[in-house]
Amino acid sequence: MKNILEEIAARTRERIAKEKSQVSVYELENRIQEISKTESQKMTFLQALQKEGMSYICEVKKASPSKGLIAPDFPYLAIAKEYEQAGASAISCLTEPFYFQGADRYLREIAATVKIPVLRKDFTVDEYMIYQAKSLGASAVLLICAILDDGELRAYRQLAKELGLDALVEAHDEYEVDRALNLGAEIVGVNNRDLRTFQVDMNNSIRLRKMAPDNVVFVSESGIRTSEDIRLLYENKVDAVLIGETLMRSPDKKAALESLNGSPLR
Ligand SMILES: O=C(O)c1ccccc1NCC(=O)[C@H](O)[C@H](O)COP(=O)(O)O
Repeated sequence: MKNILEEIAARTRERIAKEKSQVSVYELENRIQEISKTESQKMTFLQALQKEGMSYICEVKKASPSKGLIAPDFPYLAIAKEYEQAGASAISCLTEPFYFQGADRYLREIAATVKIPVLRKDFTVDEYMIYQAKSLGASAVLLICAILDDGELRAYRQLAKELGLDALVEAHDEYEVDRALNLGAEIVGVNNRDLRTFQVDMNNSIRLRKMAPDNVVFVSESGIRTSEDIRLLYENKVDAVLIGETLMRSPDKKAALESLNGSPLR
């Protein structure tokens, strides 16, 4: 039986095959040229996560397979602006439509509005999606070791670089962190959520942090809820956290981030 990640990846392959037949890479390249004429100079995703102290990647997410509908009311642009005003280092925007109720237009509008970099949070399974990410105004893409072989990881990271995008390379265990590091990933994310059981274990990122050299930006993803979680991760040299549900469920994002951080973010 397929696990949820394989299921999402398969569905994404079908979705992208359809989108490819509607908009060619050539058209995406033209869009990229158009937006690059008007693009304001943003800090890169990597630079944004290299600042002193804990960096916060705040997620704009309507739903997820583990939690179902998280935000029935979903003013995505207002949420992104609130994150930026609260001192987020970057935004993660879900564009996957079937399991997360995301949309490309959320990313396009958010990236055009905020000055901080935006990660396209999707299940990259084709080079085409990297052209799409750039054409939508993203600063970074997600590359998940569990659904890509080494050749694909290398090729996608290279293409992302050529297009001026950073890559968050996501791993779940020792073997995948090793693969990410062999690839030369500058940003490695470890998911605390076991995608077979949906159980969250913060110790996963704490344990795997030790494998990566200090100059690799290390991101802890999923299930982060309290200032104690943040303190523990920071003490264990985690550079950044990716937080979705906790912030999406908070009516006051600024207060929620302040409370997680133990002080205002800046
Ligand atoms: O969250 C899920 O249910 C999920 C299932 C299958 C693949 C990925 C999944 N989550 C994606 C994420 O990486 C999270 O949205 C992100 O790390 C934030 O997590 P959280 O703070 O727990 O919302």
